[in-house]
Amino acid sequence: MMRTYEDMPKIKLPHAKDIKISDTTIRDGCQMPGIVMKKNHKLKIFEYLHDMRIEKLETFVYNERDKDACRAMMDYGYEFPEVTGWARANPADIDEVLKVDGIRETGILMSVSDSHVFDKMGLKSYEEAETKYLNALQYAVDHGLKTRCHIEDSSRANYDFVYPFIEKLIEIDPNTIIRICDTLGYGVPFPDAVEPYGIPIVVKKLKEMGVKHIEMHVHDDFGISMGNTLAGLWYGADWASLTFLGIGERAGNTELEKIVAFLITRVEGFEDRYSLKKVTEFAEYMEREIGLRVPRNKSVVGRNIFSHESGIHTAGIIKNPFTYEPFPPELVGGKRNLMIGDTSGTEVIRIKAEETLSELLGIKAQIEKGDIRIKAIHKDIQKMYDVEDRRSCVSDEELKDFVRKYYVFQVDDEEEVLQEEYTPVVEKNTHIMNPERVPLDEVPVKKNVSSKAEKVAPVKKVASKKK
Ligand SMILES: CC(=O)SCCNC(=O)CCNC(=O)[C@H](O)C(C)(C)COP(=O)(O)OP(=O)(O)OC[C@H]1O[C@@H](n2cnc3c(N)ncnc32)[C@H](O)[C@@H]1OP(=O)(O)O
Ligand SMILES: O=C(O)CCC(=O)C(=O)O
Repeated sequence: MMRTYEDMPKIKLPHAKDIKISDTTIRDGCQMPGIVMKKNHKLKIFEYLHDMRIEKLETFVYNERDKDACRAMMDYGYEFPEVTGWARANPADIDEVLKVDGIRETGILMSVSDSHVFDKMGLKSYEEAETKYLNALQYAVDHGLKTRCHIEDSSRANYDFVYPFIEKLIEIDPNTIIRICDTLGYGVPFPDAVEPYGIPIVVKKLKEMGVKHIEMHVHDDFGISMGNTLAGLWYGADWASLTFLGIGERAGNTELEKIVAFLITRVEGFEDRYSLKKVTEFAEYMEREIGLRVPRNKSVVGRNIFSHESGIHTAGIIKNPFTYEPFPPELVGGKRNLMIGDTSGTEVIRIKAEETLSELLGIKAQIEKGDIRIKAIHKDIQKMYDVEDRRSCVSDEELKDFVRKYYVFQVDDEEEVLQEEYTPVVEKNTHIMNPERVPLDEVPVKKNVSSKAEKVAPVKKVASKKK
């Protein structure tokens, strides 16, 4: 049986225990036009990453603002995320990293595609590029830094150049991390796709060459960055470079929260490695303080991902949330939300009306699934969507009005108010304004209602009242 999250078989990711995460929200994320992170923002993000138990992050150190934030992060004294630097392939950039006490590792940008080597950098040959990059790596190693070689635009590069070049990199630093940069998102996750695009084949070949550490840094220009990152991890990469909410250049990077959610819910051995408890709060922080807009249907953190409206879904969710939720909301600090809208059926109306009635009466009310008043409310709601240009769901206030209309009566000592069981009494105004909305054929309505004393009471089993 597969009826709970625990019942689901986990994916056995080869080398799962070696996989680690390197965050680049503060580096690549900051490159996104319109994003400006002040020191306090970077520190807050650092804290959230710590809460998530992310192993590493990278940051620029080009100016005093960056350096200051970097030092402040290290002042927390946290074991993780380790704060690492970023440099272009030249000694001057590496010197900037070395100026920040406490940084023990740096990434080095090594651009390898033809347009990058010959156009962007104006170099004359692959050999010239290779020499520049090998020298930069040697310089970092000589100065005691751990290194990452960022093989920029490698999914659009000539592998007759790239593979022999990487061989030379690992000769200089056998422990260096080779970061495969799918800079324009050209990579594909298909097992038989060849270089430069085929992520599985490139990763497998690097492993065969003796590369110890491989990192995936994937952009989302074609919307398949998740697939490419996971393909890299599946075939032997041990690091994933990610940004929170996928912020970054153009279409952004692979989302940190998506990879973490995938690993901890779907992959064997990751249950307690990372935490997503504060990730919803983190997303709200980014919206509020950094000015991002998180789409409501965004995986893991979108405000709609545990909101359910349609009849079949809500009826399933009410019985067992596993039917239509990929993981429990608590996992990400989220909240389930049952909504009533144009695609809702009666079960969600029943359950919400029950809650509303309980709240109105201050007791635990119960409404049966077949209750004709629920059908009446459903009909009223359908009419609302028939005749009005309405997009929003039914609000709590509107539902309260419906519940009052069908379940609550007004007491008037001078008049006969109720005559029979289940007789709803509509408030005067509602009745006058919407006579056709009261399903007179199905639900008997007492017309002669005074608007005097207003009290609420359940109509179930209410005795006749005499003058
Ligand atoms: C794909 C990526 O995300 S790469 C990271 C992109 N991020 C950033 O650029 C943000 C940080 N950048 C900066 O602060 C600045 O660009 C700096 C400090 C790095 C350099 O500033 P400037 O010296 O004014 O150079 P500018 O920004 O105009 O141009 C970039 C330079 O980097 C060089 N460059 C590009 N790739 C590399 C590389 N792999 N190794 C060495 N130099 C490189 C370019 O050739 C260009 O130099 P050139 O004009 O002499 O040809
Ligand atoms: O530092 C890197 O990861 C390389 C530059 C980059 O961000 C990329 O290739 O997308």
